[in-house]
Amino acid sequence: MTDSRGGRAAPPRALTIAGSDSGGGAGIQGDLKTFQELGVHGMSVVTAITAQNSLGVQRIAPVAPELIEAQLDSVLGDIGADAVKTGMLPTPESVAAAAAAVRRYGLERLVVDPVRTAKDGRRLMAGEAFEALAELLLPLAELATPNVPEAAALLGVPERDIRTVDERVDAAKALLSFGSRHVLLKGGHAEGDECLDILVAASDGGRRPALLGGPRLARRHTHGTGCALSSAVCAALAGGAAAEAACREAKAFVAAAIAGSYPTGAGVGSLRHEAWRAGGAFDGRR
Ligand SMILES: Nc1ncnc2c1ncn2[C@@H]1O[C@H](COP(=O)(O)OP(=O)(O)OP(=O)(O)O)[C@@H](O)[C@H]1O
Ligand SMILES: Cc1ncc(COP(=O)(O)O)c(N)n1
Repeated sequence: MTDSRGGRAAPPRALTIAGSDSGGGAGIQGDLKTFQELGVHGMSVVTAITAQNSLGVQRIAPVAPELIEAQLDSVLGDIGADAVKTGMLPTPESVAAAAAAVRRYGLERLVVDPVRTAKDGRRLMAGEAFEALAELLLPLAELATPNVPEAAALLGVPERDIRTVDERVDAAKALLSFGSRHVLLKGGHAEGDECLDILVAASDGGRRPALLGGPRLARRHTHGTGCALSSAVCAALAGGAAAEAACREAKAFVAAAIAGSYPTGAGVGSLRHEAWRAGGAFDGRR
């Protein structure tokens, strides 16, 4: 297809508002790889610089709120976005800047990944930033993608109370009270042979949950799975998919990337973001 100026028609536009992961597997870097693999034009607003690798997060420097606002205005004032995702928002000010831009530019298709800690347990969002996210950003979201520890923190209950499928369905429903139109409660941190994500919609009060199942893959190198999932949903939403279809496609994308994951450094290695495009044909060995 060509546009009126004779160029190729532009792909859908997807924006990530997140932290930089110097190791390349999660954060901005993982999100842009995912966007590229899923055929959307990927853009980024960097909220923090992290020094991190396969062993963990060594250092974090939040980006100044004015610089976050400037990036948002540069991108959204000119290029625009068909869908947006947020990841690491290190301070309440960065949350407020993201929420203000979502409102100002009328962005409907927003995925909020309430990233709280990295795999090594290092806190990526301060407590006040997490509270600001619940108050300012979740009410604007088409979809929130908490994992079980994040769901427990939001609901103020112990993680052990969100274990069985029934408990997880109830938790997903309860999370709708924060105002997002859908909640996808991820199952990576749950137990069992199945890796079950649970999607509920505010439109029916969460009464008809969609169960997104799949085998739990025995892989060690899973750095960045949460980032890949939320950016894959964002890419599908940018292309016009409905929320459930976007979540199903994203889950398949992440499963292939985990199946093809590979070691980097001495610790937890990386997803293979290109695995889905390549037909999921990797077996996890280099
Ligand atoms: N071992 C696994 N096998 C198959 N799918 C998995 C596995 N681990 C996670 N997933 C899937 O990956 C996606 C991300 O889930 P997860 O719960 O790991 O997110 P997260 O905790 O935010 O990620 P991270 O640990 O990177 O922060 C979900 O769709 C989940 O079902
Ligand atoms: C900048 C940034 N954002 C998000 C994550 C979470 O990813 P994971 O839990 O897989 O380490 C991360 N490690 N770094």
